[in-house]
Parts: sequence; structure tokens; C-alpha cells
Amino acid sequence: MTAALDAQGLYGGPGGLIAGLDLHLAPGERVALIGPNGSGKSTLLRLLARQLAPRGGTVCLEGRDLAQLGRREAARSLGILPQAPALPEGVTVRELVTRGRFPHRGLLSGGGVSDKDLVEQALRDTGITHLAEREVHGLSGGERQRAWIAMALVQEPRVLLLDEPTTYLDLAHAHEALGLLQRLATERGMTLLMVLHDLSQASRFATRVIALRAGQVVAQGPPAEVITPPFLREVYGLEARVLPDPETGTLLIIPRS
Ligand SMILES: Nc1ncnc2c1ncn2[C@@H]1O[C@H](COP(=O)(O)OP(=O)(O)OP(=O)(O)O)[C@@H](O)[C@H]1O
Repeated sequence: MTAALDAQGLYGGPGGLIAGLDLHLAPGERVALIGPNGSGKSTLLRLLARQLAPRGGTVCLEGRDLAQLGRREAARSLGILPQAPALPEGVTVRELVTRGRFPHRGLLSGGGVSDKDLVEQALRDTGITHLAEREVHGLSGGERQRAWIAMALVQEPRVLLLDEPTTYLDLAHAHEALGLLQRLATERGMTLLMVLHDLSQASRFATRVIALRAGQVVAQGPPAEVITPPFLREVYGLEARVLPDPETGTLLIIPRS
């Protein structure tokens, strides 16, 4: 099966942090990228999306070398929601979300009816229809984060990279946003690679976790096989208990005092 995203021998980032990394995402996979602060998670996402130019290696998107695709063409297939996206001034939520359709539009066409429908759907899915006419600048961190997620969704990428998508969200909205991404990934066969710090969230919403330390993949596999007390001790320097949620069987991580 052709990989949704396939990186081979990837080099780059500050100080050559990522040095010869391989990464393979199967279509429809939901993968959580985990690891301590400064381990290179954001750098890796940026290299994969070519926001940072790699110094070596290849990144293929559904079998096609990303370096050979035009920006627009790449953006139709690969979306990225960075950790701190640049915030445009004087732009309403609806305008921002509509920008997600730009890679799909012809040079001369305006927003088609289906584009408008997609935008309204994404506003509803992320629970921000009531904020549509508000300026993005004046929103709370969590409201803004949902607007960015809506923008990424209307882009309808085949592969979506998300850098800490739940950081500013309260518990209910974080749960809802990850549930929405999970549902869309299943329905559309979209592949997700998301940086998540909350390992309980990662265990619940990801089919696989990839752990980075100092720019290297140190573990990967199903969450229950990777996130264990010895792993937490070695990679995070944290003594913790890992218990199965009695209802879902997914992991609960409880630091020891
Ligand atoms: N523009 C830059 N110039 C110099 N060093 C940088 C730059 N950007 C990142 N770094 C360094 O590269 C390393 C990896 O940073 P990166 O943001 O990729 O880590 P991360 O795993 O995403 O961290 P976090 O969990 O804190 O978001 C860090 O040590 C960081 O200080």
C-alpha cells in the first residue's frame, strides 16, 4: 500500500537536530507524536511540511516527492496547523476559515457554493458558528484554536499535521476536537499526525504513538505498548503509574509524588 506520508533519511532543524529520521504513515492512521519539551516535535512537523527546508532526505506524499510538487498542489494534500500560527489582523472567523479553501480554487474563481457549505459545516463541527463574524484577533485562545482547526478542515487535506491542537482548549473542547478529528479521519480516510503532550489523550485518540527524544525516534507502536512506567522514567524522567481506564481501557497516567 502506498504510504500517506513517507519520510526517508530526513535531516534538518536547528543544529542538525533531526539527523536521518525515517517516518512512515499509513493511510487513515492517527499518530500522536510525543516526547519531552525541546525533543524536536515541532521541528519535525515543519520539516515534513517544508516550512523548514530539509538539509537531506525525501518526503513523499502518497508516493509523490513533496519537493517536486508546487506549493498549491502540496497544500491540497497536506495541511499543517502550527503551534502558534501568525495571526492576521482585521479578519473575521468566517474569512479565516474560508482561507482554508484557497489551495482548491482556480485563480479567477471566488468561493463556490460548495466552498461556502464546507465553511459553514466546519464552523458547526468546531462549535464556532456564533463567532463567525467576530475578529479572530479578539478571540480567546481556545476559540481561536477552534477557528484554526476549522480552517484546516475545510482544506480537506489527505494528511493533516497538527502541533498541539488541544493546548488552549478546556477539557470538554479538547475532548470534542480530538473526537471530531478522529471521526473525520475515519470518514474521509484522512491521515493525522498530531503532537500531543497529554499522554492520556494520545492513548485515547491515536492508533500509534511515535516518541522523540533529542530528535531521534526512541519508541513507536500502539500506545499501550509504548507508554509504560519504564518508558516514562527513561524518556521523561517521570515516575508514574499507568492504569487502564476502567471504561475504555485506554491509559491514565498518574505521576507519583
Ligand atoms: N529558530 C530556532 N533557532 C534555534 N533553535 C531552535 C529554533 N527553533 C527551535 N529550536 C530549538 O530546537 C529544539 C527543538 O525545538 P522544537 O520546538 O522542535 O521542540 P518540541 O519537541 O516541539 O518542543 P515543545 O514540546 O517545547 O513544543 C529546542 O531545543 C529549541 O530550542
